[in-house]
Amino acid sequence: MLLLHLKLKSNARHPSALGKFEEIVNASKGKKIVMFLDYDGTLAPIVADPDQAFMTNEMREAVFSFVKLAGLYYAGSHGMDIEGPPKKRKFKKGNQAVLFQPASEFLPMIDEVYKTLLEKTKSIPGAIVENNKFCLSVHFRCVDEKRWAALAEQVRLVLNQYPKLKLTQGRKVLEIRPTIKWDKGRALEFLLESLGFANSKHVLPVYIGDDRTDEDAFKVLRNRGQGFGILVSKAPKETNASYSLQEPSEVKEFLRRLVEWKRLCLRPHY
Ligand SMILES: O=P(O)(O)OC[C@H]1O[C@H](O[C@H]2O[C@H](CO)[C@@H](O)[C@H](O)[C@H]2O)[C@H](O)[C@@H](O)[C@@H]1O
Repeated sequence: MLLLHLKLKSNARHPSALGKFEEIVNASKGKKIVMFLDYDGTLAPIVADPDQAFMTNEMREAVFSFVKLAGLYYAGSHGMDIEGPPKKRKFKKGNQAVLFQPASEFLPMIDEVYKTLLEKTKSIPGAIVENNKFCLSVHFRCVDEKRWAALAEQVRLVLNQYPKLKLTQGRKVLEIRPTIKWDKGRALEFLLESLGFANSKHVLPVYIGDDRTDEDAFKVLRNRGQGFGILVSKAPKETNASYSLQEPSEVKEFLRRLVEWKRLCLRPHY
């Protein structure tokens, strides 16, 4: 009963982006929609093996139909690894141009911690250590729940030696990253500035994400009063997003509907 009540309350505050589709497209009339998309849990369903987290072909098509810029902008490692389309002639085809990497000085330290964590966690069945370049992820989705505390303790012991790195938690994952003032919100602002969209009344930024780290980006949009965030979650949560979608299949449906709506708007009316 309490759960149902919470769910109703949360849905009222963060209604479904599909249910409120008309409201969203009305807000975007005469504006260019600029879409920022998280990957795991947003475009690709959550799976046990992080190396097997792929988008479906339908999702890939839906995302592709959005790419109207010179190419795709990519911000990995919680926004600490920002790359954009290659500049003409300067880079070979297929190579991305590095736009901003605020934590590059941490690379040797992160590599060192990666090797130590591989060694220290190898005796815990199911633990996976992923090197995301500027951030390390220690996955415990496949670890027996009884050993979660032991794994977290191992990670904490290693990190005690590295005060310049901090530990946060995501969806069944411990994340290790530099203690710099940079997050997905700052990366979003950086991209809006770099693309010349920051103060434009003709641009509607939309950010879709599922995890705690995406809250920084939702907050930025809310504080700027420009665009809005969409949280991907089945469960009610405290969030700075304005709307919600339940799972990646709903994200795909939402993207498809937006593209279709734009196509109909641009169609000549006789
Ligand atoms: O904050 P993000 O940028 O979304 O990154 C968070 C982590 O996402 C990925 O892990 C999650 O998805 C995996 C594949 O579905 C799943 O196995 C895991 O349990 C989830 O936490 C990514 O693999 C991690 O490196 C990121 O830290």
